[in-house]
Amino acid sequence: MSAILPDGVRPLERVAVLGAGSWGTTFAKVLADAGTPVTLWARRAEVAETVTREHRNPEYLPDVSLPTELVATADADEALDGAQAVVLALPAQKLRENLEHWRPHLPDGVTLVSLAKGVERGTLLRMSEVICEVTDADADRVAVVSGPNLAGEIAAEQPTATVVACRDHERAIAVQHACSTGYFKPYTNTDVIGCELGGACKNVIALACGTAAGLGYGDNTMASLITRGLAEISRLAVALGAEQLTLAGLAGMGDLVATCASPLSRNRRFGEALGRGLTVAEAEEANHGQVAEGVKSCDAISELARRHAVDTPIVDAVRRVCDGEVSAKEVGDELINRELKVE
Ligand SMILES: NC(=O)C1=CN([C@@H]2O[C@H](COP(=O)(O)OP(=O)(O)OC[C@H]3O[C@@H](n4cnc5c(N)ncnc54)[C@H](O)[C@@H]3O)[C@@H](O)[C@H]2O)C=CC1
Ligand SMILES: O=C(CO)COP(=O)(O)O
Repeated sequence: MSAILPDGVRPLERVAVLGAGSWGTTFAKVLADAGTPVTLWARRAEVAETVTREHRNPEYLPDVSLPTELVATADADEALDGAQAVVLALPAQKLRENLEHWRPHLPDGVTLVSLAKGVERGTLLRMSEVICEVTDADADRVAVVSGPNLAGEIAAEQPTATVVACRDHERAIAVQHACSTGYFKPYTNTDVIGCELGGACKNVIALACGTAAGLGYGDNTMASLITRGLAEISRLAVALGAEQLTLAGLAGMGDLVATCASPLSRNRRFGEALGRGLTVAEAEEANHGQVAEGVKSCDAISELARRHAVDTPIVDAVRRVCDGEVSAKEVGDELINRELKVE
């Protein structure tokens, strides 16, 4: 752990990371590299075994050597034992069912940290809200980590920054210190709503950017989608109680740019496949079973915007493509030909 903690903030002596996909494994590596004792829970015993014994997770991070101190288990109770923070690193739509199962084993007063970037289908809840609903935890106990954090680059120790957001700033600082390394620089914020919506919505805009690329469009189109995408993310987030400034920061603009531009982004790649004419099912197969959260969350985000009377034309267009209502080409033309609006 890096710098001295401010008065009154206690270091996290043990952290459990539940979910050993790309981001869960990478975040566990970051914690271990920061000197924080960490246990990673993997759904499959063979993945846990390979992480602990061979220090690798070949399915998700094929070229990465994991720290030797990082231990993994397929037994969630074992991972949770003595944890002062529990990091939830599952796809957004799978969080509730798993958390219901883990709830009786969560240590009292533990800080619950969400890494997922999505909005729950049906309930339209953000991940921190799902966590509070399932565990009965006060919102002050729930933190989120969100920023321009493509797992593959971080696992390769390329420098980046992120945001740890929690209504209880001291908890945010404790998590910040637990995951500060030479290559991973967390800032803190108390705007959980802005950070979560920035992370969830940028996936949908990355799908739009990928689709445009798949259709053969260039950088002007990308820049237009990113800029207009940020405008609609900000409108929605502010309508739901976020601070505008959060959306101009790492968890808003920063993550949006990284995800929309990167060939590593699963959402952007998924969009490219749609733009090339693949169906949603074919694009899913091409993504090798890895999650493209924007596909799963776009209907919930679009509905959230409708309920709050917020105009989100790009999100709505992506939703219609993902639901198979229109082709990517048709919706692209529609967006460009939309009546010009005076702002
Ligand atoms: N990969 C990345 O670069 C980043 C991902 N995130 C977010 O983190 C969350 C997790 O993403 P990744 O780790 O990348 O996903 P992933 O697709 O790489 O891995 C998902 C993990 O969840 C497990 N899983 C899948 N279905 C499950 C179920 N029904 N029950 C229990 N476990 C299940 C899988 O076995 C796997 O370990 C997503 O919301 C994503 O948007 C956030 C920042 C960066
Ligand atoms: O959230 C991410 C980067 O910050 C990861 O994006 P993808 O899920 O599109 O790969």
